[in-house]
Amino acid sequence: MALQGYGVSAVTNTAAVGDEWNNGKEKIHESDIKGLDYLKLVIMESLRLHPPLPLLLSRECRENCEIAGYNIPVKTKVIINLWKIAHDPDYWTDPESFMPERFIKSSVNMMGQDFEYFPFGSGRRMCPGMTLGLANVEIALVMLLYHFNWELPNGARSEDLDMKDVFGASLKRKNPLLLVPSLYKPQD
Ligand code: HEM
Repeated sequence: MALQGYGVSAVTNTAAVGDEWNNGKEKIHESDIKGLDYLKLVIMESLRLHPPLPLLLSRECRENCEIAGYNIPVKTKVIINLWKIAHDPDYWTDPESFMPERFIKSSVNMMGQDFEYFPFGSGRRMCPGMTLGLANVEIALVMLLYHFNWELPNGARSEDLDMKDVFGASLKRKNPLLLVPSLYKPQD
């Protein structure tokens, strides 16, 4: 199944890397995680830090309701800031850090039931193209990683990479990503 590994099943029986994401209960090395499982964690973490549709589709309130002490009248347009939720330190340890391992042993997945992480939205208007979208990201990444080695130009380090986003209906990089590929020839 296409969603296997996206916090749904495949990696959930693996022990956690590091302490803080698993309350220090178990500790393993990154090398213990198989390549494609790790790639899925990388995709999950990328969608957390840089959700392509950061404000989802707007909703309209069908009845008066009260949320966290605020009265929300019927017909109110509600915009959900998914980006903000996915960067919220109340829900994420060290939220600005790129840590794919945080999803190991976590019960959080992309199915729209976990309201700290729902890059494809939730409910009736949830993205119908989720599996196709994920498959496309996966296949492109796998091909690029299999056939090329990748380096930053001019000896730059990964810490120097500018990962700032520009907001809009869809999220984009503020500055283009510049990488230098070289052909990788696997031994026969
Ligand atoms: C990684 C890729 C993708 C991401 C992150 C993504 C994300 C989203 C999000 C967040 C929404 C709004 C959901 C909500 O408000 O609850 C949405 C809606 C939608 N997406 Fe995607 N999407 C992706 C790929 C695709 C693909 C490949 C298709 C079609 C082939 C697609 C078709 C749609 C459509 C038609 C809607 C509107 C659904 C509605 O209004 O009921 N998406 N998507």
